[in-house]
Amino acid sequence: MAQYTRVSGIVGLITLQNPPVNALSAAVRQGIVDTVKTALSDPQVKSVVICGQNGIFCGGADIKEFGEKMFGPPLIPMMHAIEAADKPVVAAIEGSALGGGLELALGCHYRIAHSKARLGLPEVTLGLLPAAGGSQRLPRLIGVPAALDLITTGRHVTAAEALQLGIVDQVTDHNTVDAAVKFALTVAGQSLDARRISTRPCPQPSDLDALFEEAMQKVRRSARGAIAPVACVQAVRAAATLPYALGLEREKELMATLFTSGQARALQYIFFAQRAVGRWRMPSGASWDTSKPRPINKAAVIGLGTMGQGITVALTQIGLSVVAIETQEKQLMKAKQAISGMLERGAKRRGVAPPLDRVSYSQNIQAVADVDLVIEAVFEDMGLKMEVFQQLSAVCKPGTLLCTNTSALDMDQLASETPNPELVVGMHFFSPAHVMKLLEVVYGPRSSPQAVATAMQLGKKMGKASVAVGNCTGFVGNRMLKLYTEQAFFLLEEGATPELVDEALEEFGFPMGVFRMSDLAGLDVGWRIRKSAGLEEPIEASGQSVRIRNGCRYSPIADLICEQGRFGQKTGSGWYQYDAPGGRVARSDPWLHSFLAKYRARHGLVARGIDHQEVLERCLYAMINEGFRILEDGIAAGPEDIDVIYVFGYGWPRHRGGPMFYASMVGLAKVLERLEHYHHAHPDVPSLQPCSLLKRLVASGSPPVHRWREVIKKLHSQL
Ligand SMILES: CCCCCCCCCCCCC/C=C/C(=O)SCCNC(=O)CCNC(=O)[C@H](O)C(C)(C)COP(=O)(O)OP(=O)(O)OC[C@H]1O[C@@H](n2cnc3c(N)ncnc32)[C@H](O)[C@@H]1OP(=O)(O)O
Repeated sequence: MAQYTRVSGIVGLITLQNPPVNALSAAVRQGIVDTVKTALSDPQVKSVVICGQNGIFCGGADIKEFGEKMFGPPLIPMMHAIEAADKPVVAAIEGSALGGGLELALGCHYRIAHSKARLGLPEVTLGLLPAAGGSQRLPRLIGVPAALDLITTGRHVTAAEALQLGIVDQVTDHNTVDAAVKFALTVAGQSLDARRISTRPCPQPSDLDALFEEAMQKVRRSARGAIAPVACVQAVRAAATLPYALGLEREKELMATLFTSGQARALQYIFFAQRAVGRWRMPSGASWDTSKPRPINKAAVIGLGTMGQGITVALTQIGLSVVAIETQEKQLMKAKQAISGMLERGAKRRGVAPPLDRVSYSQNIQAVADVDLVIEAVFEDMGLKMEVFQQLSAVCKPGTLLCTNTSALDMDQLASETPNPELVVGMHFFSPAHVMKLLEVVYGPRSSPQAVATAMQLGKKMGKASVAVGNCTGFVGNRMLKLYTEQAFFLLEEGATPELVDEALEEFGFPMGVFRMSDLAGLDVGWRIRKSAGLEEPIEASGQSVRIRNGCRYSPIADLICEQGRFGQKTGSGWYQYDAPGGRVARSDPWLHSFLAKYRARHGLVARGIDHQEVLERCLYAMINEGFRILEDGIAAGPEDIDVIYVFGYGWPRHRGGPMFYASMVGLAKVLERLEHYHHAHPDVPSLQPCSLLKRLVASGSPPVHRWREVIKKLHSQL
């Protein structure tokens, strides 16, 4: 709703009231319509100020209403009534003015922002466009290039940038509503002709066609397959080429195609999923709202390889003092240089001084004696990690949280090396750790809720989507990834090429296919893990096929590639060839094709035609099936956890909402049928055998993804 009061005798003050972000729900829209009418019809009132309660102007349209039949006054006539008013209307922007919130402000005649406010049109990130006139007003106000940038990326700008761009008229460090009321008093009675943005002509750039062509190419490159950024470019083009009323019609038409699209549903699902994972719950019942995190002022990072360096930077950037430990002097010096460089570049981007003095370096583990939390990031070797944990237990002050940055090892085994296993959790960062937006917080049966709460809070402070998951091999992300890559290897055996597989996955929306991605990450990493799991032992000599391990189908192709010293980009060849070691441009490799042909001949395999659909079904459904097993095992609490992990850490296309949401969009019955089909064709591949949770969901009528938890709960209560 909206509250109306009169201040300073002649200013009507309208306050939006819809906590927590004053979203434009039906009640708020009705409130605005009513209060604007009251203000305009009050002869005492000479000007009007619109603000939001609790320090936030408005977070935009109410996203929760999008999935339902919409009631209440529509936004566009509401904005027009404000813009057409014969009394000046001033928006007082504190906190955020986003989406419909900024569009409301653009309908006002003046905008005053607090210096800490953020403004933007993030509709594109929800699969939409600014369809309350925003795509038509913003280009008229700030010009086509700047409007294209803001509308197609959805980025938020600071008040200072908004002032520079001409979005706001004034920025204040003081009380924004007071400043807006003062401003409203000064403009009362002045002509508003030049202040109605919709009546202004759109500034015309010199080469309109080239500008829009370039913008279109850019959005198609950066958001492969996403339809909203394309519609945003089209809407801005309408602003630049059509009169306002016709542009508005075009905006409406484009919005109609987006509004009910699967992509909009997926993106809005991810918006809420990202927030839902913060409300974590452990199987013991402990949860985010009952577990208090411990204060962390000083942390340590042990092991300064690439991961340790990134973690040190991420911790330092949130204001912690960090002790960075590396036993090898040469590596310590190298790491110090790299960390300082990253901190300097980060500080330059933010226009602040680099916090170099917050990091201290040491070769001696005793230096961690007074820290509140340690993150171990040594080489992925259980023996070594155990040794480090034993040393930490002896050195650290009582109560220090011990975190391991393992990507797959058993964190509970590590916890058992310490006298206080309740203080141990996994913090699985993704490389580069100061850039990547995902953190898996892994708890074991003995991890305390407080340790989990502390790691989750630290992740949030570092700006990461943090997801609490149970302990198992590979946790959630890598456990599912293993089956995705396994299918890709099987497809090579059956006749596919890395190019074909990658093409199918990239067309689906992944930034890189599985083979291109493996070349980038380094093939030796997985090889080492497979060797330590004993899966790479050549047992052909004993008469058993190298293509069988533990009674199941196994593809040794990746191991054979590694035996050739082909570790990907770093060695100049892997699944593709590169110009030189460290090269980035993947080229098709005749050696690899001939290797595949010889491999198939040696094992009596006949190459068959494989199409993109089979690649997608085999790779994605195998991974999704494992996702259901993870839910069944209680490793992830709900489908949102898995989806957030995949969107934020594994390049799953955001507009497809994550693997579990995707399965619900495809239809669970179809996923089940295709898995049954492929399992029938490949009975020696257990990962293709549909898991019981999937069957149960289908049997209970394939409920929508937000209702899966009920079925999972029932399943767990029956176990
Ligand atoms: C048949 C076809 C017909 C077609 C015609 C269709 C007609 C429809 C026309 C509609 C025209 C619409 C044009 C406008 C569209 C929009 O405005 S879309 C929304 C754009 N806004 C955003 O994307 C902002 C989203 N919010 C945020 O970025 C942040 O929440 C914040 C505002 C910056 C605050 O951040 P923070 O303080 O960190 O809090 P959070 O934890 O993020 O949020 C707190 C809770 O508030 C919920 N929430 C936030 N924003 C919204 C929102 N806009 N609507 C509903 N709910 C919102 C958020 O989910 C949190 O709640 P919980 O999930 O319960 O934790």
